[in-house]
Amino acid sequence: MKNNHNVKLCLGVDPNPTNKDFESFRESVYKHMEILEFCSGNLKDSIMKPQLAFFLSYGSKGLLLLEELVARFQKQYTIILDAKFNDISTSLKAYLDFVFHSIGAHGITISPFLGEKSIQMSIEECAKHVGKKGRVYVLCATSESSTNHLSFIQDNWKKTLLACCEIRNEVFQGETSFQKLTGVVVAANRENILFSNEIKESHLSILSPGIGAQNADWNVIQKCKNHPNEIIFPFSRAIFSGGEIPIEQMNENLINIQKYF
Ligand SMILES: O=c1ccn([C@@H]2O[C@H](COP(=O)(O)O)[C@@H](O)[C@H]2O)c(=O)[nH]1
Repeated sequence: MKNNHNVKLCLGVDPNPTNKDFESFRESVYKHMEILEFCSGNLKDSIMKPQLAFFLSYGSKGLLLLEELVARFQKQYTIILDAKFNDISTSLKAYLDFVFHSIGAHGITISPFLGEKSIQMSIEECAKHVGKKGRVYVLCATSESSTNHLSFIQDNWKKTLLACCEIRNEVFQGETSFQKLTGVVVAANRENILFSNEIKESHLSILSPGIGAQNADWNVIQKCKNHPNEIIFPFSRAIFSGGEIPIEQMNENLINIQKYF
C-alpha cells in the first residue's frame, strides 16, 4: 500500500500471558512497551489500542500499569482505549472521565445500545478533552456477532451509521477538521459493510479489527487503497502473541505486517 494515507496500522495492546500471575502480566506489558518505544517515530501512523479488559483483570495493579503505559506514550501515539463502555448519562460521564481525564487516552470504543444521547455525550466529551486527535468508535459490525435472536442488532448497521453521522453533523456543524473524531467499528471480515456506499459516503473513521489472529482476509488492506474513509487496522496477537514471544519475533511480525501498508 503506497498511496492511501487514510489506511493506518494500529498496534493492539492485549497483554495475555499463559501464566496468570501478576509478574508475568507485568513482563508482558513491558515487552509491548519495548516495541512501542522502538516504533515511536518509525511508524507512518502512531496509533495504539490497549484492550482495557486485560488490565482490569488484574484489578488496581493492572490499572496502574495501564496508567503507566498511557503516560509513557501519550505524546507519541494516538491511544484508543478499547473499553466498549456506555450507560445512562450520569454513569457514562463517569466512564468518560475515566478514559479522557484519569487515564488520559485519546479515543474510546462505545456501545450504541444506550442510544443517541450517549453517543453525542461521548463525542462532545472527547472533543472537549482531546480536540481533533480524539476518536470515538461506536460498535457497528463487530468481528464476532450473533447468528441467532440478537442478530437484529447488527443487521441494522445502516441505522447505526445514520445516527453517528447525524450526531456528528449536529455537534460539529460541518467543521471538517473534527470529521474523523466520530467513527464506527466495522470488522475486516464484514466486507459487504466495509466497502458499502453507505460507509464511503459517511466520512466516518473506521476501526477495523479482525485481520491476523481472527483470520479476516489480508487482501482487505490492499482493497482499501481507494477507500475514502480513514480506516485503522489494529493488530494484537499477530504482532505480540499476548506478550510471550521474544521481542525479536514481535519486531519481525511487525515488519512483515508493515509491508501491507
Ligand atoms: O469487533 C471487534 C471489536 C473489537 N475487537 C478487539 O480488537 C482486538 C483484536 O485482537 P487481535 O489479537 O488482533 O485479534 C481485541 O482487543 C478485541 O477485543 C475485535 O477483535 N473485534
